[in-house]
Amino acid sequence: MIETRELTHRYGDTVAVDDVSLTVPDGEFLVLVGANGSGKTTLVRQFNGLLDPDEGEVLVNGTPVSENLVAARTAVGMVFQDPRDQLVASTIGGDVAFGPENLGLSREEIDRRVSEALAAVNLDGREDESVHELSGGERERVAIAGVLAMDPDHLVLDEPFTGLDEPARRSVLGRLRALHAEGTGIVVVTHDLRDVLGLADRVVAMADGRVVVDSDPETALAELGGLNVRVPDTVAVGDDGDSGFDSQTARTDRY
Ligand SMILES: Nc1ncnc2c1ncn2[C@@H]1O[C@H](COP(=O)(O)OP(=O)(O)OP(=O)(O)O)[C@@H](O)[C@H]1O
Repeated sequence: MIETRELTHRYGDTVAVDDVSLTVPDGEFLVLVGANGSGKTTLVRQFNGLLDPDEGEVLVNGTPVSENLVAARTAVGMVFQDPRDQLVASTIGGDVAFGPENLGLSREEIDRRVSEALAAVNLDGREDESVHELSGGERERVAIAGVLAMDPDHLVLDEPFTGLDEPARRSVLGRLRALHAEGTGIVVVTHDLRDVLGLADRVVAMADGRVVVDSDPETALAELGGLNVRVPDTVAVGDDGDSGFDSQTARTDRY
């Protein structure tokens, strides 16, 4: 479980996250949306201590992140917007092994975790391939595998679909669906609800550093429509494809 308590983070005079208290239970698929600059990335980076709060605190599984950074980083795995920034070794297997190696696990345990993580993203048997020759979607999946090899309780992905073509997007979505079904908590930061709405247990929207919507996907859609945030032109909700939005008031497909 991730808990933020009255969390505030500033960059100089800019209050990027403003008094946010949020609880993310184990196993939940949470989608975090909001306008550009609303504070989404700043919020999730504090989930595992990549950024420190100016006020308030974050607890992971009941322990303050400030007291046990390793536990927080192990429990909350983060995949960034451009996974190229995240690949650290030259081969797929080496890259996925990097995290477990830093945990000081046995070679046997590391190899087991690497195999399982690569199987989870459909890259099994490709350990020896160079990461430099991979497509964007494959790199994304290697980055996800690298985080999965840490056996996290929560997988946090910041704009995971940016730059992916349709097959790669489908592939990553399929992996997220399977991981969620197996019990991994998923947090997706995205500007495009169409990608993930059908998978979400909960939608949280931010504006000006604050949480302004926090509800189930269907209710959230109605509430988002009343806010001055940009919404998708078309949003598939459930099976009937009815978003409840008037596409004339839904101005662009970017939040
Ligand atoms: N490193 C930084 N230095 C100064 N200001 C920053 C920095 N990072 C973010 N900000 C500012 O903090 C606010 C929140 O930014 P943040 O990136 O968290 O929002 P976001 O919702 O993730 O935006 P986007 O959808 O554009 O990625 C914005 O006003 C942004 O300009």
